[in-house]
Amino acid sequence: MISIKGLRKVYTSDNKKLTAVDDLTLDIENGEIFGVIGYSGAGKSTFVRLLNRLEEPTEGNVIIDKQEITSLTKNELRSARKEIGMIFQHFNLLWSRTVEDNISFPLEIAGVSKEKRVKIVQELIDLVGLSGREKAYPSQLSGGQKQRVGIARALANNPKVLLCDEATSALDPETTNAILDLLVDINQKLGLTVILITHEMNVIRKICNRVAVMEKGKIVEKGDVLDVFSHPKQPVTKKFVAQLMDPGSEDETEDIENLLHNVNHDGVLLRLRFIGESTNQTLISQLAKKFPIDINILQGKITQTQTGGFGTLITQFIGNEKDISNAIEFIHHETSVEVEVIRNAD
Ligand SMILES: Nc1ncnc2c1ncn2[C@@H]1O[C@H](COP(=O)(O)OP(=O)(O)OP(=O)(O)O)[C@@H](O)[C@H]1O
Repeated sequence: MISIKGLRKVYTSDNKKLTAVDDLTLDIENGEIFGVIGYSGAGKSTFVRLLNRLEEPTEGNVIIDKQEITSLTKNELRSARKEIGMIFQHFNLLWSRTVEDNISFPLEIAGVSKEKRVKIVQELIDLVGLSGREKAYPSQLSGGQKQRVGIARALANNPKVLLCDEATSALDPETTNAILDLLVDINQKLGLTVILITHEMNVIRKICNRVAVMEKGKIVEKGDVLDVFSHPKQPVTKKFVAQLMDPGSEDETEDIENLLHNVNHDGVLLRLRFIGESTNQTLISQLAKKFPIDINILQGKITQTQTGGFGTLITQFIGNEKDISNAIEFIHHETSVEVEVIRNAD
């Protein structure tokens, strides 16, 4: 387990103090894919760099598998870092070395014999899907291939933890998906703990088990991805969810105002909130069969996470008052869908 307690980083520049990470406390389980999401300046990069002491903390402790990273001497830290691989947004490859020599580099530093290095490098090249590109230089590779080299290099010393600092932010959506699939594959095959920081909701949604939302150096919300994003509490979390549900708009209130303005005043406007298993229910067709009402779907999106789907539909139920009220009662009592009346019939 990774245990982070009271972690703080204060930068001083031009005689001004800036607290980039502020009293951060967090436990991360072995083998999980843990995401940290936040907007630019939230302190994510600083946080992840404190874990392997690429940045020295001002205060607090980081304990990885019972070893207190924050109290190690420089020599001890060098050896402990073998257990903590890291990948970066801009890959940080050595441009004058080939793919295989980049991957071999940390093994050379660790004093691994040539024979062993060749074997490990070939295994890693196969694992990350770069067979045939062993002799290529980074400049001859696509962004996705460069990140594959970065991942193989980070895995060379057989770490227990992989830190990912905006690892897909420089990649297009398709390549991002391929790299995320690779991270899941590695997490499962090697039982590696993955900690990734990102500003992209899609990254969290696709591969993370748990998430922490960061703002102004603090974790403002954390938990299972589905729980956190199906019931966001903090404004920043709500903004991220809105981004995922409707990438064109981050302001649901404004959307609903527009809907209320534009939709005719027949019937009742309802927000149906689907979470987890409820996303599999055939709710709309059941309602249409059971009650003599018309259902108009005005807006909506359901999205999937590692532990289930969530989303909302804004609907208009048209019919007589009693039938609509019975349909709402049915949703309340017979299903796990949450229902909220946005506007009653005039
Ligand atoms: N070496 C440094 N010296 C002074 N201030 C710094 C340093 N590194 C980061 N900061 C400041 O700390 C705050 C957090 O930065 P950090 O890079 O950790 O945020 P972030 O969430 O990763 O954002 P981004 O994705 O834009 O990098 C910012 O206000 C930044 O200007």
